[in-house]
Amino acid sequence: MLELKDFCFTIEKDGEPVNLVDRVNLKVPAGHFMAIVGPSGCGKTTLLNTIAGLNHMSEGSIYWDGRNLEEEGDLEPAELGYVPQFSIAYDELTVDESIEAVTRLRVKTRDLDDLDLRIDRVLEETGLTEIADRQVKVLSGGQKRRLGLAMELVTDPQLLLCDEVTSGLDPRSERDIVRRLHALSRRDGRIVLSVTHSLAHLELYDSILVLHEGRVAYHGVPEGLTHYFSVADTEEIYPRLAKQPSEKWRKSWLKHGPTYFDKIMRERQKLIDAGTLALPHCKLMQETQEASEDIELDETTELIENKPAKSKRSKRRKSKIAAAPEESDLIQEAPEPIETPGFFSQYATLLGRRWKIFFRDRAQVFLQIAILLCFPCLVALFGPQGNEALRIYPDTIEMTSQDAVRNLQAIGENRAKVGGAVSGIIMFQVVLLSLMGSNNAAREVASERKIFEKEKFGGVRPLAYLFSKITFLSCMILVQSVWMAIFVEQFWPYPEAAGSTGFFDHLNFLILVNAAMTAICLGISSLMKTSEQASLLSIYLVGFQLPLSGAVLALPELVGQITRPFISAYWAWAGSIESLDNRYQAAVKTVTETPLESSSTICLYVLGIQIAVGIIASYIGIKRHQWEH
Ligand SMILES: Nc1ncnc2c1ncn2[C@@H]1O[C@H](COP(=O)(O)OP(=O)(O)OP(=O)(O)O)[C@@H](O)[C@H]1O
Repeated sequence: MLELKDFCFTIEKDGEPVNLVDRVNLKVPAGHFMAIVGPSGCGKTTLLNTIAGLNHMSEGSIYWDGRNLEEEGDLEPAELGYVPQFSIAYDELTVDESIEAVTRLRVKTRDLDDLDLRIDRVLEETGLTEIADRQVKVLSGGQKRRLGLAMELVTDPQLLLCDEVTSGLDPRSERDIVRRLHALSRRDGRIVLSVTHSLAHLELYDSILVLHEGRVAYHGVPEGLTHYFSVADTEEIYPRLAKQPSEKWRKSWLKHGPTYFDKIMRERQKLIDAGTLALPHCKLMQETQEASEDIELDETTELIENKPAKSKRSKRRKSKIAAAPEESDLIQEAPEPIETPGFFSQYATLLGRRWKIFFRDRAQVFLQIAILLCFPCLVALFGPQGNEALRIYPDTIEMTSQDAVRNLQAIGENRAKVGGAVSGIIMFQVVLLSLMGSNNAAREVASERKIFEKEKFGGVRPLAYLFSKITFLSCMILVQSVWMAIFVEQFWPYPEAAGSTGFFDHLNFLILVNAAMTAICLGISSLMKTSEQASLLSIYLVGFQLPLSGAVLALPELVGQITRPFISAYWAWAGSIESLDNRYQAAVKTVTETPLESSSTICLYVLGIQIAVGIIASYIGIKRHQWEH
């Protein structure tokens, strides 16, 4: 039984508290299918979200099977299914793969057979078996809704909440979904609450809850609706509601509610008697216990006297079962409790799914390959300029002779040219890798935020999600940076001192700048509400790298000091220059007025800190509740 007592959800509006859900009192027995209807904006979704725990209840209490959820802890993720209005599947996956991924993320299965059985069962329950191999992107609206439903059924939730799962569907698909929801409420004592705009097929529900401005105006059997509102047709209910204030409707309902609830329970008993509603053992016992809370034990207890009774409570439950043998035929075994898989299992599933989605998205693969091949080519074009030999001063220079002055001038020009080319090539590599980093991560979380919020709600650990992203992006970073360094090396051998590790130090900085930009953009992607915002901010960030690095034009000293800590490109550029042969370093310093960091270790640390900041920001953003309906 789900029970709400004086249940409220309040927000602050212009400094005043406003109850979007106002003192809702409601009892929904096990094995029940209830519609939540009401005019647009009356608080249907808000009520559903507050029951689900997505909105924090402001006042009142919520009980599940007699357990006060505020005091004794929320429902486990597996006990609750929430089917939102939006699609929670990835377009690139098939129906079967989508269900498999969500099962692996939410259910600790015994073995592969157990996994397959579970997937086959939900495919069958939602009528998706025939199209299990079809990609999500080609599904119709109704099929997508059924897939959303299937993805919630993998845990066998005892409470299934559906938010407008029939909106926008043609009448046939709508009826099909309502029928399926109805059938689902007949299994394992599951409660199904469905928010709907449609007043069609109301006869398929066990009860209808009519909300008006967040308040209950009616909760009873469908047949009682028109009578209660004194209208000829259900279509007239909303205009009728508008005729008096919602508080009046609420008060009037407080008077009539108990009678209508009795009717709900009588109808339910008929279903049980007719054998169309089966309840699991534990549910039946729970309800029996609730119903007989105030009744003293009677002589029927003797019927079970020979069995060891653990408590007075359990004696009562058993007595009821023993006294009603005709019901026991309908009793089902309680489903096994579902355990959420561990961190590594979720991580592996998320990572495997990410790679699958990546390779299925041809446009994305094409773009990545094009970037991977073209960007190093662009840098290589400047190789010949950087390859020009650095002239050295002759041992003896006669400063007084005209030739010597000319020689000195030519050497100076050569140093400026080579220094400029070397500095430019390094900065070009750094900026292009920054751009790749931003392209890697800017949309990574923001574009799938809704799906992730849903999965997080279903028990997926934010840390497992973050690590799967870090692993995926690390592979991209390594491939891009190593390929950039090796490819460019063929056209412009890195001018390192003989016997030094200059090239590898440079490679390190290329990897780090890509990683820093990827991590920061991943942070942006996790913190922003939309992928458009995240992309825009990431592009600005990359756009500012070159001008603010000081590689082209020196910044005013104060501006440089303030901005430098945030400019990854500066640290990778300065660090790479530090790993050049001394003569090339000196040549670069002749063309740049920007003070270069003289310790490559500090450059490494700063980039490391930027990566850490990006990852922490990502974790905060990923963990933060960003559910929007
Ligand atoms: N977190 C919130 N903060 C402020 N206002 C909110 C919040 N959640 C909902 N609302 C407002 O509460 C009202 C009820 O919204 P809700 O989405 O629950 O209505 P609904 O009955 O589901 O509407 P519809 O049928 O149009 O989907 C709306 O005016 C909405 O803007």
